[in-house]
Amino acid sequence: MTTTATNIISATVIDESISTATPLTPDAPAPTSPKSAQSMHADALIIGFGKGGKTLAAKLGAQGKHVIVAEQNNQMYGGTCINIGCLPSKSLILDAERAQFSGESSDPDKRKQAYSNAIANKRQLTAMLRSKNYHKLADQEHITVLDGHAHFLSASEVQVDTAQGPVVVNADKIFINTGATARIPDIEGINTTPGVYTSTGMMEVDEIPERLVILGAGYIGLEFASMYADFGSQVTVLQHNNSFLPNEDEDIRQAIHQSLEAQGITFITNAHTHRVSQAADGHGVLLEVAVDNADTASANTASADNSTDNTITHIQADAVLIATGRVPNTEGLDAQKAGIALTDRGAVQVDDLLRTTAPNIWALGDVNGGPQHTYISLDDYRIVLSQLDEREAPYTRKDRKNIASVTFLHTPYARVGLNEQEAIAAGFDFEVKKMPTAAVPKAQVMRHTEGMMKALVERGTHRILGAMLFAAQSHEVINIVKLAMDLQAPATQLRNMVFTHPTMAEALNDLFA
Ligand SMILES: Cc1cc2nc3c(=O)[nH]c(=O)nc-3n(C[C@H](O)[C@H](O)[C@H](O)COP(=O)(O)OP(=O)(O)OC[C@H]3O[C@@H](n4cnc5c(N)ncnc54)[C@H](O)[C@@H]3O)c2cc1C
Ligand SMILES: NC(=O)c1ccc[n+]([C@@H]2O[C@H](COP(=O)([O-])OP(=O)(O)OC[C@H]3O[C@@H](n4cnc5c(N)ncnc54)[C@H](O)[C@@H]3O)[C@@H](O)[C@H]2O)c1
Repeated sequence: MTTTATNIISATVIDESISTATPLTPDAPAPTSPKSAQSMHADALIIGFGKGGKTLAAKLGAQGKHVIVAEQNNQMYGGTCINIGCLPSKSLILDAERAQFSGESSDPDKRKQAYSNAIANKRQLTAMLRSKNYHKLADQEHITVLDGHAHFLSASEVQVDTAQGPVVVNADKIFINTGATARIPDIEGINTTPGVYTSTGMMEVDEIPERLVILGAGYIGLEFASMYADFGSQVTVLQHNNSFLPNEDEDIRQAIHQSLEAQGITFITNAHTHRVSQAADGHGVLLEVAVDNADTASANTASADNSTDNTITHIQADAVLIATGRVPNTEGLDAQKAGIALTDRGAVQVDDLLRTTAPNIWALGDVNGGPQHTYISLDDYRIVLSQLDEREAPYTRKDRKNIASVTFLHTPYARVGLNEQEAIAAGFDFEVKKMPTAAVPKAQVMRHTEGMMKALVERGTHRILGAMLFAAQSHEVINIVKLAMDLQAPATQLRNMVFTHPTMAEALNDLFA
């Protein structure tokens, strides 16, 4: 298999960056030189070009404040989401669904083509967004973008190591928005075997892996499993413990598991990968996996050689994706020089206003150890801005409520609020409402009838306690439920609401009936 991208060895070295082989678009910026010499002053220094930070930079710059944004990688303007996270992965997921729907995925030649087209589409999209993001800040009169790794010298001084030499920035206020990086488990050979990737490297591989093994059944693991299965790859997911979607109700968990298995994905739980190495026949990667549960080990794994009935299994794959969590980017930040405390898990320690333990320094987004979603980083921006605006009662993390989440599977799973097991534990008296997705006319029109919908409504008050939508378009529909919950609208509001037709949203009439 050929790649134009880094495998994990260099991906680790360049800190989750996309490949330097990825060309800049014609209008994308060349690396900038600092607009002044060795030392600069700023009203606000933002370290990292992530969602919360770039939104804050644009806001402060528009207010006439002098803002410096330091970004260590000129292929990451705009941050993780647009370059190596949400948007490239959702572009690929969409193209995979189209390939599956059109039947291209079933034909080896056509799926190769569909996949390499999808990678090209993704590159075009990210290059366009990167360039737009860069210009949105760099073209503002009061904003300077410095290309270089930033690290603290003191609580008010940060050194940015640019290609033209170090620049020391003295800033009145500093905002850390450095994101997170894939966590690489301690497995023999994992850093040196070609064909082992993080999500960043994986999305740069031009040729479809016919056999893909994924370590981790979390967000990235499941989204990529579903995507590659839609492209026609044989996918095996190795989860190191016995839990599959441990925070979900049993009926939802089963429905999702069955759906992913129906896509042809094999799950092996209690699977401890001991070693990865180059396969002896030169084709891909060989994984040595110890499986605690003999039943799961004997599952029908793609290219798995269950040579003995003991717990050691060898699996050969064209590519291995590591999706075992992401750790906050605090290494190399020299946070201690500024008196910034870190948590046990290496995140920047913050209070509900996102203030660090050092004065006038805040941390936004993945780096502060909160939930890792782009919309959380954006909401962190709102928390910080409410303090800079000097509102009497700033917006805090405690005010944040009813945060929805989505796993973008072939049939997306969206959830807001409590599930059944949590509502019982919290002592609520509630009614469970359920319906199959197939009952929704629009699902029939789309020929995407898989899944189920579930909601919890408090008896007496009709308060909506939560909703779990495993259905086409649920990533959109869930936001209506969230709004109703935020506004404390009773379930009857959704039951009686006049929706347009035919839409997936109108299912809420029936779900809350
Ligand atoms: C494959 C994948 C799919 C995802 N899908 C979704 C999704 O569908 N929906 C969703 O909501 N979330 C998704 N996420 C999570 C989401 O991308 C992140 O939560 C979000 O982008 C984090 O943004 P941030 O503001 O914390 O910082 P980031 O966007 O991560 O930006 C941090 C920036 O800081 C730079 N940096 C780091 N250290 C330094 C330093 N010392 N000096 C200078 N610069 C530095 C980095 O290069 C980077 O550009 C996904 C993540 C991945 C990996
Ligand atoms: N749709 C979205 O909002 C979205 C999509 C993708 C990523 N993300 C964000 O990115 C973050 C990182 O995603 P992720 O999937 O890497 O992390 P995750 O925390 O969601 O899942 C990691 C999984 O890997 C398992 N694991 C850990 N070590 C293992 C090992 N050695 N072998 C096998 N399994 C192992 C864990 O038990 C867990 O199930 C998530 O926290 C998520 O918030 C969000």
